[in-house]
Amino acid sequence: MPSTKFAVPEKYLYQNGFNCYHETEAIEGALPIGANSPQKPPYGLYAEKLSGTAFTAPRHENQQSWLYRILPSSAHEAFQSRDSPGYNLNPENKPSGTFHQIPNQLRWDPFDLDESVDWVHSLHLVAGAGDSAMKSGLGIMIFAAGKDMDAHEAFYSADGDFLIVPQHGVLDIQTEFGPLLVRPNEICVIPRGVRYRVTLPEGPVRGYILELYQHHFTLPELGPIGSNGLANTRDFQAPVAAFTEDTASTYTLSAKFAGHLFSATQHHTPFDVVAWHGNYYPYKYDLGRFNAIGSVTYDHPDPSIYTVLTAPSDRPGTAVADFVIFPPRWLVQEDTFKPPWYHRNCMSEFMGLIDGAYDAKEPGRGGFQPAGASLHNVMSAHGPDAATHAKASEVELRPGKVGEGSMAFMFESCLMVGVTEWGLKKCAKVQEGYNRESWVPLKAHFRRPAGMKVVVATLDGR
Ligand SMILES: O=C(O)Cc1cc(O)ccc1O
Ligand SMILES: [Fe+2]
Repeated sequence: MPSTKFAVPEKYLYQNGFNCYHETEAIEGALPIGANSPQKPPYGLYAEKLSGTAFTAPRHENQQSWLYRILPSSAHEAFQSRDSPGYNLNPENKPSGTFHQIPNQLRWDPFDLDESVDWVHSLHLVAGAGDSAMKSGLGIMIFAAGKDMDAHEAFYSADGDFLIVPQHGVLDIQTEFGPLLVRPNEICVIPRGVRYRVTLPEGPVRGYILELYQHHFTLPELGPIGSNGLANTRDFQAPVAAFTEDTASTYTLSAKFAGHLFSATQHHTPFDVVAWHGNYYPYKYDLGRFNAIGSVTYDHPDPSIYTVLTAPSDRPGTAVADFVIFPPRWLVQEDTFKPPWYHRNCMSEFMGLIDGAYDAKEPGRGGFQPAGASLHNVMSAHGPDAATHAKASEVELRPGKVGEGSMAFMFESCLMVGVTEWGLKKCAKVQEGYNRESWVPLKAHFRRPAGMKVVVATLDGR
Protein backbone atom coordinates (compact mmCIF):
# COMPACT_ATOMS: atom_id res chain seq x y z
CA MET A 1 0.00 0.00 0.00
CA PRO A 2 1.27 3.51 -0.67
CA SER A 3 2.95 5.27 2.19
CA THR A 4 0.80 7.66 4.12
CA LYS A 5 1.25 11.43 4.42
CA PHE A 6 1.53 11.76 0.66
CA ALA A 7 3.40 14.55 -1.01
CA VAL A 8 1.16 16.73 -3.17
CA PRO A 9 1.98 16.56 -6.91
CA GLU A 10 2.56 20.02 -8.30
CA LYS A 11 -0.42 19.98 -10.66
CA TYR A 12 -2.72 19.80 -7.65
CA LEU A 13 -2.75 22.84 -5.45
CA TYR A 14 -4.95 22.72 -2.40
CA GLN A 15 -6.17 25.08 0.27
CA ASN A 16 -6.27 23.63 3.76
CA GLY A 17 -8.95 23.46 6.42
CA PHE A 18 -12.27 21.81 7.24
CA ASN A 19 -15.52 23.73 6.73
CA CYS A 20 -13.54 26.89 6.07
CA TYR A 21 -14.69 29.88 4.13
CA HIS A 22 -12.30 29.64 1.19
CA GLU A 23 -11.82 31.89 -1.79
CA THR A 24 -9.80 31.19 -4.90
CA GLU A 25 -9.39 32.71 -8.35
CA ALA A 26 -7.65 31.23 -11.39
CA ILE A 27 -7.33 34.72 -12.88
CA GLU A 28 -6.47 37.60 -10.66
CA GLY A 29 -9.43 39.89 -10.17
CA ALA A 30 -12.11 37.29 -11.09
CA LEU A 31 -13.70 37.44 -7.65
CA PRO A 32 -15.90 40.49 -7.13
CA ILE A 33 -14.81 42.49 -4.10
CA GLY A 34 -17.34 43.38 -1.43
CA ALA A 35 -20.31 41.92 -3.34
CA ASN A 36 -21.54 38.49 -4.46
CA SER A 37 -23.67 39.40 -7.46
CA PRO A 38 -22.63 42.73 -8.97
CA GLN A 39 -24.49 43.91 -12.06
CA LYS A 40 -21.45 43.00 -14.15
CA PRO A 41 -19.14 40.46 -12.49
CA PRO A 42 -15.46 40.76 -13.46
CA TYR A 43 -14.39 39.65 -16.99
CA GLY A 44 -17.99 39.08 -18.12
CA LEU A 45 -18.45 36.03 -15.86
CA TYR A 46 -21.81 34.84 -14.56
CA ALA A 47 -22.36 34.67 -10.79
CA GLU A 48 -24.03 31.45 -9.57
CA LYS A 49 -24.85 30.33 -6.06
CA LEU A 50 -24.65 26.67 -5.02
CA SER A 51 -26.56 26.01 -1.80
CA GLY A 52 -25.61 23.08 0.40
CA THR A 53 -28.14 23.96 3.09
CA ALA A 54 -31.45 25.82 3.18
CA PHE A 55 -31.02 29.57 2.73
CA THR A 56 -32.27 29.98 6.28
CA ALA A 57 -30.14 27.27 7.95
CA PRO A 58 -28.53 28.58 11.14
CA ARG A 59 -25.23 30.34 10.59
CA HIS A 60 -23.12 27.57 12.13
CA GLU A 61 -24.70 25.02 9.76
CA ASN A 62 -25.10 27.16 6.65
CA GLN A 63 -23.11 25.94 3.64
CA GLN A 64 -23.00 27.63 0.27
CA SER A 65 -20.59 28.82 -2.40
CA TRP A 66 -20.55 31.46 -5.10
CA LEU A 67 -19.16 30.37 -8.45
CA TYR A 68 -17.99 32.84 -11.12
CA ARG A 69 -18.25 31.00 -14.41
CA ILE A 70 -18.28 31.49 -18.15
CA LEU A 71 -21.85 30.16 -18.54
CA PRO A 72 -24.36 29.21 -15.84
CA SER A 73 -25.04 25.53 -15.05
CA SER A 74 -28.65 25.91 -16.17
CA ALA A 75 -27.66 26.31 -19.83
CA HIS A 76 -28.39 22.73 -20.92
CA GLU A 77 -31.07 20.76 -22.82
CA ALA A 78 -33.74 18.75 -20.94
CA PHE A 79 -32.69 15.67 -19.00
CA GLN A 80 -33.62 12.27 -20.43
CA SER A 81 -33.86 9.06 -18.42
CA ARG A 82 -30.81 6.84 -18.91
CA ASP A 83 -31.71 4.02 -16.52
CA SER A 84 -30.79 0.56 -17.71
CA PRO A 85 -31.20 -2.82 -16.02
CA GLY A 86 -27.51 -2.71 -15.13
CA TYR A 87 -27.89 0.59 -13.36
CA ASN A 88 -29.13 -0.44 -9.95
CA LEU A 89 -29.25 2.42 -7.50
CA ASN A 90 -32.84 2.08 -6.27
CA PRO A 91 -34.46 1.42 -9.66
CA GLU A 92 -37.95 1.26 -8.24
CA ASN A 93 -37.60 4.56 -6.47
CA LYS A 94 -38.68 2.73 -3.32
CA PRO A 95 -35.43 1.94 -1.60
CA SER A 96 -36.98 0.39 1.49
CA GLY A 97 -38.97 -1.95 -0.75
CA THR A 98 -35.83 -3.18 -2.46
CA PHE A 99 -33.81 -3.79 0.70
CA HIS A 100 -33.49 -7.16 2.37
CA GLN A 101 -33.51 -6.59 6.11
CA ILE A 102 -31.74 -9.57 7.66
CA PRO A 103 -30.18 -10.16 11.07
CA ASN A 104 -27.42 -12.47 9.81
CA GLN A 105 -23.84 -11.35 10.01
CA LEU A 106 -22.70 -10.95 6.40
CA ARG A 107 -19.30 -10.92 4.80
CA TRP A 108 -18.34 -10.39 1.19
CA ASP A 109 -15.32 -11.68 -0.74
CA PRO A 110 -13.38 -8.97 -2.58
CA PHE A 111 -15.57 -7.23 -5.14
CA ASP A 112 -14.41 -7.65 -8.75
CA LEU A 113 -12.67 -5.02 -10.78
CA ASP A 114 -14.64 -4.08 -13.87
CA GLU A 115 -12.60 -2.58 -16.67
CA SER A 116 -15.56 -2.20 -19.02
CA VAL A 117 -17.26 0.78 -17.37
CA ASP A 118 -16.55 4.38 -16.40
CA TRP A 119 -17.27 6.07 -13.05
CA VAL A 120 -20.92 6.82 -13.81
CA HIS A 121 -21.68 3.18 -14.55
CA SER A 122 -19.39 1.77 -11.89
CA LEU A 123 -21.69 2.35 -8.93
CA HIS A 124 -23.46 -0.56 -7.25
CA LEU A 125 -25.69 -0.04 -4.27
CA VAL A 126 -24.89 -2.84 -1.84
CA ALA A 127 -26.77 -1.66 1.25
CA GLY A 128 -28.53 1.33 2.71
CA ALA A 129 -31.36 2.79 4.73
CA GLY A 130 -33.87 5.53 4.14
CA ASP A 131 -34.74 7.35 0.99
CA SER A 132 -32.92 10.01 -0.98
CA ALA A 133 -36.25 11.56 -2.02
CA MET A 134 -37.02 12.13 1.67
CA LYS A 135 -33.45 13.31 2.27
CA SER A 136 -33.03 10.77 5.00
CA GLY A 137 -30.58 7.94 5.51
CA LEU A 138 -27.65 6.70 3.51
CA GLY A 139 -26.61 4.42 0.67
CA ILE A 140 -23.49 2.26 0.64
CA MET A 141 -22.03 1.61 -2.79
CA ILE A 142 -19.17 -0.36 -4.26
CA PHE A 143 -17.49 1.15 -7.31
CA ALA A 144 -15.29 -0.62 -9.85
CA ALA A 145 -14.28 1.10 -13.10
CA GLY A 146 -11.62 0.75 -15.77
CA LYS A 147 -12.48 3.57 -18.18
CA ASP A 148 -12.10 7.31 -18.04
CA MET A 149 -15.32 9.27 -18.22
CA ASP A 150 -15.62 10.78 -21.66
CA ALA A 151 -13.67 14.01 -22.09
CA HIS A 152 -16.98 15.76 -22.72
CA GLU A 153 -18.91 14.37 -19.78
CA ALA A 154 -19.69 15.41 -16.21
CA PHE A 155 -21.67 13.79 -13.39
CA TYR A 156 -23.41 14.90 -10.23
CA SER A 157 -25.63 13.33 -7.61
CA ALA A 158 -28.68 15.23 -6.38
CA ASP A 159 -29.22 12.47 -3.82
CA GLY A 160 -26.48 13.22 -1.35
CA ASP A 161 -22.84 13.72 -0.48
CA PHE A 162 -20.45 11.04 -1.75
CA LEU A 163 -17.80 9.99 0.76
CA ILE A 164 -15.41 8.10 -1.54
CA VAL A 165 -12.96 5.54 -0.13
CA PRO A 166 -10.66 4.24 -2.90
CA GLN A 167 -9.28 0.75 -2.31
CA HIS A 168 -7.42 0.24 -5.57
CA GLY A 169 -6.19 2.70 -8.20
CA VAL A 170 -6.10 6.45 -8.41
CA LEU A 171 -9.00 8.83 -9.02
CA ASP A 172 -8.23 12.04 -10.83
CA ILE A 173 -11.35 14.09 -10.14
CA GLN A 174 -11.90 17.22 -12.15
CA THR A 175 -14.52 19.16 -10.22
CA GLU A 176 -16.18 22.49 -10.92
CA PHE A 177 -14.14 23.80 -7.99
CA GLY A 178 -10.79 22.51 -9.32
CA PRO A 179 -8.96 19.14 -9.43
CA LEU A 180 -8.54 16.56 -6.67
CA LEU A 181 -6.22 13.55 -6.85
CA VAL A 182 -7.42 10.76 -4.56
CA ARG A 183 -5.39 7.60 -3.91
CA PRO A 184 -5.92 4.54 -1.69
CA ASN A 185 -5.49 5.56 1.94
CA GLU A 186 -7.00 8.92 1.07
CA ILE A 187 -10.70 9.79 0.97
CA CYS A 188 -12.71 12.58 -0.55
CA VAL A 189 -16.16 14.06 -0.16
CA ILE A 190 -18.05 15.37 -3.18
CA PRO A 191 -21.08 17.25 -1.88
CA ARG A 192 -24.55 16.96 -3.35
CA GLY A 193 -24.84 18.72 -6.70
CA VAL A 194 -21.14 19.32 -7.37
CA ARG A 195 -20.31 18.38 -10.97
CA TYR A 196 -17.22 16.34 -11.71
CA ARG A 197 -15.45 14.03 -14.11
CA VAL A 198 -13.36 11.04 -13.06
CA THR A 199 -10.34 9.77 -14.99
CA LEU A 200 -8.07 6.91 -14.02
CA PRO A 201 -4.39 7.83 -14.54
CA GLU A 202 -3.15 4.49 -13.22
CA GLY A 203 -5.77 2.13 -14.63
CA PRO A 204 -8.69 0.36 -12.95
CA VAL A 205 -10.13 1.61 -9.68
CA ARG A 206 -12.25 0.03 -6.98
CA GLY A 207 -13.55 1.19 -3.65
CA TYR A 208 -16.43 2.06 -1.40
CA ILE A 209 -18.83 5.03 -1.22
CA LEU A 210 -21.11 6.20 1.53
CA GLU A 211 -23.77 8.48 0.09
CA LEU A 212 -25.29 10.62 2.79
CA TYR A 213 -28.86 11.63 1.94
CA GLN A 214 -29.26 14.02 4.88
CA HIS A 215 -27.14 16.86 6.28
CA HIS A 216 -23.39 16.89 5.72
CA PHE A 217 -20.32 15.38 7.33
CA THR A 218 -18.63 17.20 10.14
CA LEU A 219 -15.71 16.55 12.48
CA PRO A 220 -16.50 14.73 15.74
CA GLU A 221 -16.37 16.67 19.00
CA LEU A 222 -13.07 16.25 20.85
CA GLY A 223 -14.36 16.73 24.40
CA PRO A 224 -11.64 16.10 26.99
CA ILE A 225 -9.15 15.15 24.25
CA GLY A 226 -8.69 18.87 23.80
CA SER A 227 -8.20 21.10 20.81
CA ASN A 228 -6.20 18.76 18.56
CA GLY A 229 -6.28 15.09 17.64
CA LEU A 230 -8.13 12.57 15.46
CA ALA A 231 -8.54 14.19 12.01
CA ASN A 232 -7.04 17.64 12.39
CA THR A 233 -8.84 20.51 10.69
CA ARG A 234 -5.87 21.73 8.68
CA ASP A 235 -5.34 18.36 6.98
CA PHE A 236 -8.52 18.59 4.88
CA GLN A 237 -7.71 19.85 1.42
CA ALA A 238 -9.97 21.73 -0.98
CA PRO A 239 -9.17 22.40 -4.64
CA VAL A 240 -8.20 25.77 -6.03
CA ALA A 241 -10.10 27.21 -8.99
CA ALA A 242 -9.04 25.84 -12.39
CA PHE A 243 -11.10 26.23 -15.54
CA THR A 244 -11.28 25.34 -19.21
CA GLU A 245 -12.77 27.56 -21.88
CA ASP A 246 -15.02 25.83 -24.39
CA THR A 247 -18.33 27.26 -25.51
CA ALA A 248 -18.47 25.38 -28.79
CA SER A 249 -18.45 21.60 -28.16
CA THR A 250 -21.22 19.36 -26.91
CA TYR A 251 -21.03 17.91 -23.39
CA THR A 252 -23.14 15.28 -21.64
CA LEU A 253 -24.19 15.96 -18.09
CA SER A 254 -25.23 12.84 -16.14
CA ALA A 255 -27.27 13.13 -12.96
CA LYS A 256 -28.12 10.64 -10.26
CA PHE A 257 -31.55 11.78 -9.12
CA ALA A 258 -33.59 9.69 -6.65
CA GLY A 259 -31.40 6.73 -7.58
CA HIS A 260 -32.11 7.05 -11.30
CA LEU A 261 -29.68 8.07 -13.99
CA PHE A 262 -30.53 11.00 -16.27
CA SER A 263 -28.50 12.84 -18.86
CA ALA A 264 -28.68 16.14 -20.69
CA THR A 265 -26.56 17.77 -23.35
CA GLN A 266 -25.07 21.23 -23.19
CA HIS A 267 -22.90 23.22 -25.54
CA HIS A 268 -20.21 24.44 -23.18
CA THR A 269 -17.87 22.88 -20.69
CA PRO A 270 -19.21 22.37 -17.15
CA PHE A 271 -15.67 23.09 -15.88
CA ASP A 272 -15.64 26.81 -16.53
CA VAL A 273 -15.48 28.18 -12.98
CA VAL A 274 -12.83 30.89 -12.98
CA ALA A 275 -13.19 31.78 -9.31
CA TRP A 276 -15.24 30.75 -6.28
CA HIS A 277 -15.73 31.52 -2.64
CA GLY A 278 -17.72 29.76 0.05
CA ASN A 279 -17.78 26.87 2.47
CA TYR A 280 -19.58 24.30 0.27
CA TYR A 281 -16.92 22.51 -1.76
CA PRO A 282 -15.38 19.07 -2.39
CA TYR A 283 -12.43 18.08 -0.23
CA LYS A 284 -9.96 15.27 0.41
CA TYR A 285 -8.13 13.86 3.41
CA ASP A 286 -5.08 11.59 3.77
CA LEU A 287 -5.93 8.90 6.35
CA GLY A 288 -2.21 8.67 7.17
CA ARG A 289 -2.55 12.02 8.92
CA PHE A 290 -5.09 10.70 11.43
CA ASN A 291 -3.89 11.24 15.01
CA ALA A 292 -5.20 8.16 16.84
CA ILE A 293 -5.79 8.39 20.57
CA GLY A 294 -6.05 5.26 22.71
CA SER A 295 -5.95 3.71 26.16
CA VAL A 296 -2.56 3.91 27.89
CA THR A 297 -3.72 1.97 30.95
CA TYR A 298 -6.18 -0.90 30.45
CA ASP A 299 -9.29 -2.01 28.52
CA HIS A 300 -10.33 -1.74 24.90
CA PRO A 301 -12.03 1.62 24.25
CA ASP A 302 -15.06 2.16 22.02
CA PRO A 303 -14.10 2.53 18.34
CA SER A 304 -15.65 6.00 18.29
CA ILE A 305 -12.17 7.25 19.23
CA TYR A 306 -11.21 6.56 15.61
CA THR A 307 -13.99 8.66 14.01
CA VAL A 308 -12.72 10.69 11.07
CA LEU A 309 -16.02 12.25 10.01
CA THR A 310 -19.51 12.08 11.41
CA ALA A 311 -22.96 12.86 10.05
CA PRO A 312 -25.11 13.55 13.09
CA SER A 313 -28.79 12.68 13.33
CA ASP A 314 -31.12 15.02 15.21
CA ARG A 315 -30.30 13.10 18.42
CA PRO A 316 -27.08 14.31 20.07
CA GLY A 317 -24.22 11.81 19.90
CA THR A 318 -26.10 9.51 17.53
CA ALA A 319 -24.86 9.45 13.96
CA VAL A 320 -26.71 8.65 10.77
CA ALA A 321 -23.20 7.81 9.57
CA ASP A 322 -19.82 7.75 11.23
CA PHE A 323 -16.71 7.13 9.16
CA VAL A 324 -14.32 5.30 11.47
CA ILE A 325 -10.84 3.98 10.62
CA PHE A 326 -8.51 1.41 12.17
CA PRO A 327 -5.07 2.76 11.28
CA PRO A 328 -1.72 1.22 12.22
CA ARG A 329 -1.39 2.00 15.94
CA TRP A 330 0.25 0.95 19.17
CA LEU A 331 -1.74 -1.03 21.72
CA VAL A 332 -0.13 -0.81 25.12
CA GLN A 333 -2.88 -1.73 27.57
CA GLU A 334 -2.05 -4.02 30.48
CA ASP A 335 -4.16 -7.07 31.41
CA THR A 336 -6.45 -6.49 28.45
CA PHE A 337 -7.98 -8.65 25.76
CA LYS A 338 -6.75 -6.44 22.96
CA PRO A 339 -9.02 -7.18 19.96
CA PRO A 340 -12.56 -5.81 19.93
CA TRP A 341 -14.82 -7.32 22.57
CA TYR A 342 -17.78 -9.53 21.73
CA HIS A 343 -20.69 -7.21 21.33
CA ARG A 344 -24.16 -6.41 20.09
CA ASN A 345 -24.63 -2.85 18.91
CA CYS A 346 -27.82 -0.82 18.54
CA MET A 347 -26.04 0.73 15.54
CA SER A 348 -25.25 -1.07 12.26
CA GLU A 349 -21.61 -1.63 11.28
CA PHE A 350 -20.55 -1.93 7.63
CA MET A 351 -16.81 -2.54 7.34
CA GLY A 352 -14.34 -2.49 4.47
CA LEU A 353 -10.62 -3.11 4.17
CA ILE A 354 -8.35 -0.95 2.02
CA ASP A 355 -5.24 -3.06 2.57
CA GLY A 356 -3.56 -5.43 5.03
CA ALA A 357 -5.31 -7.41 7.73
CA TYR A 358 -7.81 -6.37 10.40
CA ASP A 359 -6.88 -7.30 13.97
CA ALA A 360 -10.27 -8.81 14.89
CA LYS A 361 -10.23 -11.33 12.07
CA GLU A 362 -7.80 -13.93 10.81
CA PRO A 363 -6.70 -12.94 7.30
CA GLY A 364 -6.57 -15.28 4.33
CA ARG A 365 -8.91 -16.81 1.83
CA GLY A 366 -12.54 -16.60 2.78
CA GLY A 367 -11.75 -14.16 5.59
CA PHE A 368 -12.05 -10.39 5.75
CA GLN A 369 -9.93 -9.38 2.79
CA PRO A 370 -8.94 -6.12 1.12
CA ALA A 371 -11.75 -5.04 -1.25
CA GLY A 372 -14.20 -7.23 0.68
CA ALA A 373 -16.72 -6.07 3.26
CA SER A 374 -18.79 -7.13 6.23
CA LEU A 375 -22.09 -6.05 7.73
CA HIS A 376 -23.02 -6.53 11.37
CA ASN A 377 -26.48 -5.08 11.53
CA VAL A 378 -28.42 -3.68 14.48
CA MET A 379 -28.02 -6.11 17.43
CA SER A 380 -26.30 -8.78 15.30
CA ALA A 381 -23.77 -10.35 17.65
CA HIS A 382 -20.13 -10.35 16.57
CA GLY A 383 -16.53 -10.02 17.70
CA PRO A 384 -13.21 -11.75 17.11
CA ASP A 385 -13.36 -15.10 15.35
CA ALA A 386 -12.40 -18.22 17.25
CA ALA A 387 -8.77 -18.25 16.04
CA THR A 388 -8.25 -14.59 16.98
CA HIS A 389 -9.78 -15.19 20.39
CA ALA A 390 -7.54 -18.19 21.03
CA LYS A 391 -4.41 -16.16 20.22
CA ALA A 392 -5.33 -12.94 21.98
CA SER A 393 -6.35 -14.59 25.21
CA GLU A 394 -3.06 -16.51 25.51
CA VAL A 395 -0.51 -14.09 24.05
CA GLU A 396 2.07 -12.57 26.36
CA LEU A 397 1.04 -8.95 26.74
CA ARG A 398 3.55 -6.34 25.65
CA PRO A 399 3.18 -3.01 23.91
CA GLY A 400 2.76 -3.90 20.25
CA LYS A 401 1.78 -2.33 16.99
CA VAL A 402 -1.33 -3.59 15.20
CA GLY A 403 -2.48 -2.91 11.70
CA GLU A 404 0.99 -2.26 10.27
CA GLY A 405 0.48 -1.71 6.51
CA SER A 406 -3.26 -2.01 6.98
CA MET A 407 -6.31 0.23 6.89
CA ALA A 408 -9.76 -1.07 7.80
CA PHE A 409 -12.74 1.24 8.12
CA MET A 410 -16.32 1.21 9.30
CA PHE A 411 -19.45 3.02 8.16
CA GLU A 412 -21.48 2.96 11.38
CA SER A 413 -25.10 4.06 11.35
CA CYS A 414 -27.92 4.38 13.87
CA LEU A 415 -30.20 3.04 11.12
CA MET A 416 -30.94 -0.58 10.32
CA VAL A 417 -29.14 -1.17 7.05
CA GLY A 418 -30.82 -3.26 4.37
CA VAL A 419 -28.97 -5.19 1.70
CA THR A 420 -29.91 -4.87 -1.97
CA GLU A 421 -30.58 -7.72 -4.35
CA TRP A 422 -27.20 -6.92 -5.93
CA GLY A 423 -25.45 -7.07 -2.57
CA LEU A 424 -27.10 -10.29 -1.50
CA LYS A 425 -27.21 -12.25 -4.75
CA LYS A 426 -26.11 -10.63 -8.01
CA CYS A 427 -22.60 -9.70 -6.91
CA ALA A 428 -22.08 -13.37 -5.92
CA LYS A 429 -19.59 -12.43 -3.19
CA VAL A 430 -21.48 -13.27 0.00
CA GLN A 431 -19.52 -15.83 2.01
CA GLU A 432 -21.64 -18.80 3.00
CA GLY A 433 -21.12 -19.86 6.58
CA TYR A 434 -19.42 -16.68 7.81
CA ASN A 435 -21.02 -16.82 11.25
CA ARG A 436 -20.77 -20.61 11.48
CA GLU A 437 -17.04 -20.55 10.77
CA SER A 438 -16.25 -17.50 12.88
CA TRP A 439 -18.07 -18.03 16.15
CA VAL A 440 -19.67 -21.47 16.32
CA PRO A 441 -16.20 -23.05 16.92
CA LEU A 442 -15.67 -20.94 20.06
CA LYS A 443 -15.08 -23.25 23.03
CA ALA A 444 -16.60 -22.82 26.47
CA HIS A 445 -13.77 -22.36 28.99
CA PHE A 446 -15.95 -22.03 32.07
CA ARG A 447 -14.89 -24.16 35.01
CA ARG A 448 -16.94 -24.08 38.17
CA PRO A 449 -14.52 -23.35 41.01
CA ALA A 450 -14.20 -26.44 43.22
CA GLY A 451 -15.46 -26.20 46.78
CA MET A 452 -16.92 -22.71 46.44
CA LYS A 453 -20.30 -22.02 47.89
CA VAL A 454 -22.95 -21.19 45.28
CA VAL A 455 -24.41 -17.94 46.57
CA VAL A 456 -27.38 -17.79 44.25
CA ALA A 457 -29.13 -20.95 43.11
CA THR A 458 -28.37 -21.95 39.54
CA LEU A 459 -31.24 -22.48 37.16
CA ASP A 460 -30.75 -26.22 37.09
CA GLY A 461 -30.74 -26.31 40.89
CA ARG A 462 -27.12 -27.53 41.33
O1 LIG B 1 -16.87 -4.99 15.13
C1 LIG B 1 -15.82 -4.46 14.75
O2 LIG B 1 -14.85 -5.11 14.34
C2 LIG B 1 -15.66 -2.95 14.85
C3 LIG B 1 -15.36 -2.59 16.26
C4 LIG B 1 -14.06 -2.39 16.66
C5 LIG B 1 -13.77 -2.13 17.98
O3 LIG B 1 -12.50 -1.92 18.36
C6 LIG B 1 -14.78 -2.07 18.92
C7 LIG B 1 -16.11 -2.24 18.52
C8 LIG B 1 -16.39 -2.51 17.18
O4 LIG B 1 -17.65 -2.65 16.77
FE1 LIG C 1 -18.52 -4.24 15.94
